[in-house]
Amino acid sequence: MKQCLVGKVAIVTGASRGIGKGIALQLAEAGATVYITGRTLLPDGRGTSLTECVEEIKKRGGHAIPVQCDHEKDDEVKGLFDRVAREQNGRLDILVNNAYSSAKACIDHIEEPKGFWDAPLEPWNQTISVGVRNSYICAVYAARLMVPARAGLIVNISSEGGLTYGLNPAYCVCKAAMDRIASDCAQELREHNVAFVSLWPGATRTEIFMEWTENLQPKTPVETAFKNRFVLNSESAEYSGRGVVHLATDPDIMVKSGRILTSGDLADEYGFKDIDGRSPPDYVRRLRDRLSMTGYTRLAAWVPAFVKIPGWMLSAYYHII
Ligand SMILES: NC(=O)c1ccc[n+]([C@@H]2O[C@H](COP(=O)([O-])OP(=O)(O)OC[C@H]3O[C@@H](n4cnc5c(N)ncnc54)[C@H](O)[C@@H]3O)[C@@H](O)[C@H]2O)c1
Repeated sequence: MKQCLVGKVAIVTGASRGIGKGIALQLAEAGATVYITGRTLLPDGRGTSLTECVEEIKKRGGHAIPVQCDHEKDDEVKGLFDRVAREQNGRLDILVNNAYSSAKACIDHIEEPKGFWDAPLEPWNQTISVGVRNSYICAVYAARLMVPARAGLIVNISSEGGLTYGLNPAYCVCKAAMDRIASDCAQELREHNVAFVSLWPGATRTEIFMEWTENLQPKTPVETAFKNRFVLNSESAEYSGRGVVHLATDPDIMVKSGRILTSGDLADEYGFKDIDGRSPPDYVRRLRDRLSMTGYTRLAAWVPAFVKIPGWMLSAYYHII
């Protein structure tokens, strides 16, 4: 996929670390000009740095433009899209809505579970403000550039939390909204040939995730299975990025518009692997991986990797339970 995106313009929100950075690296490596956003340009004590991301992209021969933008501030978000329109003659090919606040609150919730009624309200506010409201606003500004061009791809980064309870209610409400924004906006964008999908990465080795799991010492088989699922079998932060590059070059992308896709779905369909050469499990959609994760390892060994759990079945399963 080298240089398949030369001449294309992309925005990745929240790209100073984690999955956003991984996606930016892959888009830039494929030749796109990538605008990357974050609250600060320089390291800010949260382990994030847009300038480091730019340097890494430069080393790989790519081109990134860092933009300081707090996605809780509407004027800064508008400024971002105005700048891209001005500098790129109105061109925008790809928007990745990745910025997400409150990952730390999710981890705190696992380490010290609390009922939502006892938890502070701030993580809810930030989750909805950055994760949902801002993503919708970015989609509005992106669509204003893409619709006249009759081309473009918007990707919302979401997760299985959109379908079932996990981590905390704010997280799941945010992910359900991200999925629904993609599906509903895709309806209105279809006749304009602009695609909008929701992408569910699997467990991913992001900085904050590794910091948390480093000290996990499993004491029971359940805890060991948890650690295996979430750490040993996790995806690199660039795996989803490979998927986005393939989506952006797919001539039949409109067939997928409005759908939820897992990183594993994309790897299976487009035939790519993670940057370390491995094929991470897809616990959501691959029946074999799901069986093995839930302890049915012998049965799992008999199931071919291509057998997928249909979306309607997953949806019915979670809603019945
Ligand atoms: N890590 C995983 O295992 C995993 C799995 C599935 C889905 N996801 C989803 O992927 C997305 C990214 O996750 P991550 O693990 O990389 O998290 P992260 O916290 O490392 O990254 C979030 C990014 O958003 C930025 N950000 C936060 N608030 C911002 C604001 N107000 N303005 C600008 N930027 C802001 C952060 O600086 C950071 O760069 C999230 O939506 C998450 O739910 C993560």
